[in-house]
Amino acid sequence: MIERLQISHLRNLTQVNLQPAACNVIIGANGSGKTSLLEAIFLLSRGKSFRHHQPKRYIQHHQNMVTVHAKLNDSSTLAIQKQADATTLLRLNQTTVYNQSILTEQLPTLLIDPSTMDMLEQGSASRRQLLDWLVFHMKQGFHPQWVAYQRLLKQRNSLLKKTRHLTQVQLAELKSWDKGLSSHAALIHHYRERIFTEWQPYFAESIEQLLPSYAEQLSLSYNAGYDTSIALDVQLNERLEQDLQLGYTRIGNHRADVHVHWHSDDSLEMNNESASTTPKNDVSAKLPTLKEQAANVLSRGEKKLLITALRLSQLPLLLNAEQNVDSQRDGFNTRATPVVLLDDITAELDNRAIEILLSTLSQLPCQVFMSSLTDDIVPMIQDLWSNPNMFHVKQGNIQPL
Ligand SMILES: Nc1ncnc2c1ncn2[C@@H]1O[C@H](COP(=O)(O)OP(=O)(O)OP(=O)(O)O)[C@@H](O)[C@H]1O
Repeated sequence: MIERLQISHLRNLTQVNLQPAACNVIIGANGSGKTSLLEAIFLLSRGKSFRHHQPKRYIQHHQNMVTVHAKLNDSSTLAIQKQADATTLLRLNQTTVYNQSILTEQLPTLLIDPSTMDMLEQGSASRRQLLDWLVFHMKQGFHPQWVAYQRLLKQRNSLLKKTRHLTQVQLAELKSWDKGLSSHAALIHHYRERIFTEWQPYFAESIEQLLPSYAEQLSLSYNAGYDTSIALDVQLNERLEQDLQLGYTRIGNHRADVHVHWHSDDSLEMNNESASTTPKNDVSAKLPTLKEQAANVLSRGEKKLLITALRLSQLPLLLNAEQNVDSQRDGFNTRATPVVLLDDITAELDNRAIEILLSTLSQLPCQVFMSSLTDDIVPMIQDLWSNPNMFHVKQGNIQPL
């Protein structure tokens, strides 16, 4: 849990020095700096902003760098310094570290914000990241595999981009990369599939709470991004000509996806088996007639609830798993308290949903930072948490209420 937070030169936050509690509410008008505060915590954890990729966008105008520093309740300290050209300095306990994942492990952050509300309609990246957030924190072996896979994929794609006709030497090189990709791919899929299976009952429980009328009709499926019954290098070899024409690699873990399906009640009965064993890895599997992407059926408000359920269901899974597993044996990555960032929740969810979301969070051992335009949610917060911290932000100046 973050006990002290210091921010320098992030957007309109010139100097911030806070002592957060388990629950923190940041109230302020539009443009006051609420989201920037959440952005700072996210930046420290992930090394990037959830709003802009380029640091010069979030570094305060006329400044060279942004700095975020946190002291956690176990006395460890984390810091990030980011310059406009993206040069990054990371420190853990006053020692420079060279991998963002080291800070991510110490400070797992889960973000629920208006921009993630389009996740169902967007490309697969944000849904894949949703699953990978869990896999990263629950399976220590996952991240190195993913980094190695990405490195090989990048090399492969740059070769495919460069030429449409490979020389013998290039072909031999590509085949050796494909072998490497294939072995990383099998492990990445193994980790993802395991965590996906564990996640499903938690998701069902969240849907039961947030969208009870759909409890019987929504299900998740995981698509590995390639046919996992055949080694990836064999499939890459078969598709090489097409990949050369396209200039990139079309199949693999980087194309994995998580889908939310809606099925009508009768289709559930008729297709009970196929509904529960959704097209796991088969990229080309056809969905049954009475089953389709939930995004095509649900209203905008219902989609927001569904996305909230997807996110919210991850926390009890992570926290239960932390308590239950033998961390050495299971290679658990996270021992730290998750930090939940809720940006502008009252704008996205109705009162009933906010109440469910907040009461669920208040029962979990996590730290919450939430922003709100008004103080309407304060009574609810005071009912749920014993000593919440309320802050007011005005033109980048954050004061306790
Ligand atoms: N690089 C920058 N340097 C200085 N100020 C910036 C920079 N980028 C954005 N700002 C300003 O920072 C302010 C804070 O924005 P932020 O998005 O944090 O506000 P907010 O309180 O979350 O607002 P809203 O409720 O409208 O979402 C805005 O007024 C914006 O114009």
